[in-house]
Amino acid sequence: MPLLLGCIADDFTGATDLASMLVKHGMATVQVIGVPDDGVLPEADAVVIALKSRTTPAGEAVAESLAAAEVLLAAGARQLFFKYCSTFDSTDAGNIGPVADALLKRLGAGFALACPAFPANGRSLYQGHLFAGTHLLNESGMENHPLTPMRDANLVRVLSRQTEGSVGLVPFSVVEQGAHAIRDAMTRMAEGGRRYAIVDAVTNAHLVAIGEAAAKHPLITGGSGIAMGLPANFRAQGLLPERPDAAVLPPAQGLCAVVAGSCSRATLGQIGFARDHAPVLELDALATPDAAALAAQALAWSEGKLSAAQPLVIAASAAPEKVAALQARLGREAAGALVEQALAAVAQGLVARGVGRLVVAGGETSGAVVSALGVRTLRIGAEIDPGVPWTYAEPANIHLALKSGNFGGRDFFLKAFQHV
Ligand SMILES: Nc1ncnc2c1ncn2[C@@H]1O[C@H](COP(=O)(O)OP(=O)(O)OP(=O)(O)O)[C@@H](O)[C@H]1O
Ligand SMILES: O=C(O)[C@@H](O)C(=O)CO
Repeated sequence: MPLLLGCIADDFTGATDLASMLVKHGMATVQVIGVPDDGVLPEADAVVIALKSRTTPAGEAVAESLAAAEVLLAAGARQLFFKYCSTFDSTDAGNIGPVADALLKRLGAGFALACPAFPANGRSLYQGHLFAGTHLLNESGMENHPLTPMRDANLVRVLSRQTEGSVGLVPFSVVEQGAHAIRDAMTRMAEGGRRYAIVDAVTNAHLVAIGEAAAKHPLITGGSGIAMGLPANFRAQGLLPERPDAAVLPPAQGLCAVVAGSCSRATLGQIGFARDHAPVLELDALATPDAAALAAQALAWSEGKLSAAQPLVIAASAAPEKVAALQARLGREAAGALVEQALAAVAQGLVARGVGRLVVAGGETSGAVVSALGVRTLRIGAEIDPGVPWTYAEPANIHLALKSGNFGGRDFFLKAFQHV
C-alpha cells in the first residue's frame, strides 16, 4: 500500500481528529506518535505523525515538523498536510506560520491554503473571521485558553503576525462558486506573490470543493475538516481503492476511565454532566501543587470505584479564575506542565490497575498521557462524536479516545463507553 498523504499534526488529539476524518472518507490511516527513530512508517494510505509542537518554542516546532516531513517524503507521500487546531490555538508567538513557512521551503513551493473550518463542530470561517459556534473566536471562551488565548478572530491578521509572507483571503463569495473558482482564486494569489490564503468555509460542501481545488498543492494546512475532500482526489487518480475495513479495531476489554486536563467550556460541561452519572474526582492543583501527590490522591480515590461497566472521571480541569490563580503562582507553562505530569501519572496508574478503555480530554494532556504510556501508534476506529474516534494504542494494547478539548456532546464521557 503506497503512502499517499503524509500528515504532521501539532498535537495528539488533533492528529486523531484528522486520522478519523481520513478513515471516514475511505483512507487506511495510522497515527504515529512522534517521528520514529528508525524512520520506518506503518503501511497505510495516510500516516499522521503526531507532534506536541503547538506550544513549544517555534524553533523546536519547525525542527520537529521538518523531521516528520522528511520521513513522510522518504516513504513516498504525494502531498503533505499540516494539521492545526480548528480554533487555530496559536498566539502571536505561535508556530503555525513558522512551521508552514519551513514546510513550503522544504517542498520548494510558494503557496499554501489555510483553513481550520470544521462545521460539524461549529467552526466556520467567514470573511477571514473564525467562529466557534455562534461566537467570534475571541468571544467563544478561547480568549481564556490556558496556553493559547485567542484574542483576535481575524485569521488573515493572526497568520500575518506569524510569517513574513503575505496572507490573502479567498472569500465566501468565491468559495460558494465551487472548486474551479477557488482554484483560480488561489492561482491568482500565488502568482500575485501571496504565500498563504485563508479560505472561507461554512459548510462541508465548501470544504469538499476547497479540497478538490487543492488537489495539486504540495502542502495543505488547516483543521481536519479540509481533509474531507482529499481522499476523492487520490481516488480520482486511481490511487486509492475502496477500504471497507478502514475503521475495524480489535475487541475492547478492561476497566473504564476518563482523565481530563482540558479546561474548555465543552470539557467543563462534560464533567458537570458526568457528575450525576459516575464517580468524579476534581483534583485541586492549587491546594496540592505537586504532581506526584496529586496522582497519589487520584489513584487512592479510584480504589474500589473502577469498573468495566461505567467509567470514573478524574479531572484537573478548572474554571478560568482557578486556572489563572495557579498560573499566577507557578507561571503559565509550569502550571500546565504540573497538571500534565500529574494526569500522565494517573493514567499510568489506572492502566496498571486494569483500565483498558481510557478517554483523555485535552490535546496537551493527551500528549502527556500517550507519552507516559509509551504508545507508538494508534489505529483508528469508529467515531464517537465528530472528531473523536476510539483508537487502539500499540504497544500498550489498550483502547484510547483522545478528545479535543472543545469536542464532544455533554454526555461524551458516558457515551464513549457505549461505543466500544
Ligand atoms: N487547574 C488547572 N490549572 C492550570 N492549568 C491547568 C489546570 N487544569 C489543566 N491545566 C492545563 O491546561 C492545559 C489544557 O490544555 P489541553 O491541550 O490539554 O486542553 P485543550 O486545549 O482544552 O484541548 P485541545 O488542545 O484538544 O483543544 C494543559 O496544559 C493542562 O495541564
Ligand atoms: O481541530 C481541532 O479542534 C482539534 O483537532 C484539535 O486540534 C484540538 O487540539
